[in-house]
Amino acid sequence: MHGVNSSQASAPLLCAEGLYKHLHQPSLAFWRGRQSRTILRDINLSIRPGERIGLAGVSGAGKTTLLNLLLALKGADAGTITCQGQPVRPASVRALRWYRRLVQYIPQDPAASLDPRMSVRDLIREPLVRLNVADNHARRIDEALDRVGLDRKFSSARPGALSGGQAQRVAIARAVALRPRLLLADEPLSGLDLPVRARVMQLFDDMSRLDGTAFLIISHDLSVMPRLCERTLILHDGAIIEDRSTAALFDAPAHDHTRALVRAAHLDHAAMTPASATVLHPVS
Ligand SMILES: Nc1ncnc2c1ncn2[C@@H]1O[C@H](COP(=O)(O)OP(=O)(O)OP(=O)(O)O)[C@@H](O)[C@H]1O
Repeated sequence: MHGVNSSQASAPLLCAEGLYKHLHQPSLAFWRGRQSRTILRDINLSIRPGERIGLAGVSGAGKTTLLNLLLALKGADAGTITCQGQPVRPASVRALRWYRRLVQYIPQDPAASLDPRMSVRDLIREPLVRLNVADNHARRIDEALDRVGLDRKFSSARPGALSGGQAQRVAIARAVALRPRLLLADEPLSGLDLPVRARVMQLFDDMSRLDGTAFLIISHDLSVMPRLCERTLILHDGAIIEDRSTAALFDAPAHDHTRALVRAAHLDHAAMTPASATVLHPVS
């Protein structure tokens, strides 16, 4: 049985209700003063343990802005975010420790996010120390390396000595070592070659099925969603225009905008796949 089926009855881990974000910019016409533009409107989202949800949208749709709100890096102008029933909003590092232990982020460009002076082992240890995790750090580090399939011989290597795929796995290991309940992953497969992609997908599968870790996977590319996510949200011009099972979304997109994204995903997929296997198979 898939993890999400058993988790559907459980309480949401993260809830966003009625989120709005406005951007205030000086007008080019000085007599008009500052102009306000709404970049997120009425965002409602709930993520349950073990769920893997995709958030797709073209460039400028508002994905990064929403990610920043969910990570409590920025505050919403209206609406609320709660995690396990507790309010989430920007606060001091100390006040947000509980949230950072539960909700972790995998950045889009892992190589750039890793301090080049630190060893792999120290890079994985750093969040455990910063977030005051009271456990055997050496064991957690080894466990995380094993989990992402990175040989322990790499633990003394510096990021400069790693390939892009290995750096991606170190970035994931940093998050995994905290045993988070939710991972927010920004374009987690971009720039990875096919074997490493398969490995990362398998890891996400295992974490959601075996540990009940939830995922919000952000991508401008819809073609990654059928394999990774059972539910997909489409963000368009700051609003969620679809929130459905990925299979239903691919079978019968409700909006013209989604239809165009699905068409593009099929073209991308066909370009990357042998001719005998050009049909996208949404997860059931
Ligand atoms: N600091 C800012 N100054 C000006 N405009 C901004 C700023 N932050 C966001 N925006 C605008 O808000 C909208 C949403 O941007 P956002 O970066 O969230 O989109 P996105 O979906 O993440 O795009 P991408 O995939 O290109 O990163 C865009 O129109 C963007 O130009």
